[in-house]
Amino acid sequence: MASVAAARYGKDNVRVYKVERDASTGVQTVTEMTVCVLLEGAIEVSYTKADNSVVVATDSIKNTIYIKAKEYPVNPPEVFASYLGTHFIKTYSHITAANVKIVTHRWQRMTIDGKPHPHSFYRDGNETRTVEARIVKGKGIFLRSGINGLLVLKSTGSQFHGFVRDEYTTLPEVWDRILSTTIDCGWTWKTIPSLEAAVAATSKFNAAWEAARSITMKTFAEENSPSVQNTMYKMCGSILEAVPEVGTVDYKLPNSHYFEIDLSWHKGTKNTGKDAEVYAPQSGPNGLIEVTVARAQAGASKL
Ligand SMILES: O=c1[nH]c(=O)c2[nH]c(=O)[nH]c2[nH]1
Repeated sequence: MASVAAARYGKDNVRVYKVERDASTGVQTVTEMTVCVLLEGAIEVSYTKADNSVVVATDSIKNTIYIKAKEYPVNPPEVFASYLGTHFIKTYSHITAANVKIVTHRWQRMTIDGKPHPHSFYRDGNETRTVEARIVKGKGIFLRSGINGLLVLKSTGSQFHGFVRDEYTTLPEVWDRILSTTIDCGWTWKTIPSLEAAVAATSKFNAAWEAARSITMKTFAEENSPSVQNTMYKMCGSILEAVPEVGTVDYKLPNSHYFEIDLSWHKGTKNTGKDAEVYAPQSGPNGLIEVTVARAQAGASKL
């Protein structure tokens, strides 16, 4: 006999745009998001017995996202995700958990003749702000906030040496290299007991995002990096220090390689080592380095 081991369903890729108009100044502020809501609960019979009486249609889930975006502020996204998820577990007695993912896309205000424009914006890159929220009946709100798709490069101030050398190794040790990666960073919040507590924490969410973003860039820029591993670990430590409400910080960083090109075949042109100026950016393969860092437990044994 087969039985359902796990199930969730809902609507993905719900694109939402919201404008706020300040009537007194004429300044408008825009938010564009892509939302996913997946519900869990006593829904097995919809799979096993074709009993749709337990199904809140995914079309209704999409409609609810629009209505809640109208009723509540969509910023910070952590609070909007909490409103949205709480709605589903409060409204439907058989729904026990709502998983809400919000990806917020960048619209930067234009500066025209040195002044912020009241209603014109531009996309300054593929960077997004993300929130994954799990709202569980009787247990609280579990949040992971993040930054995704922030592409960074430094042209010096990075090294990589001292790694394993054996019969598989061709990579030379380097004391000066290009370092480029696309930031995928997340931070999980200590469990938030209720919607009210999430609303009360409103200002902390933007402050944490600002801190994570500036720590990531400052550490990347200023540190003479011995490896991606060590640099990302330092970033995690600084974020944990800056935001006491955060329990863990994680990074997933591709190492996007830029290879030197030997041009000596052309009139003895010098383009390697200290003479390297023209490089070949690689689209793949790339390194991929991941870490999750938690606060050290007092009295925990050292491995
Ligand atoms: O920072 C790095 N970490 C690695 O693990 C690694 N491996 C590699 O080939 N280059 C690099 N760079």
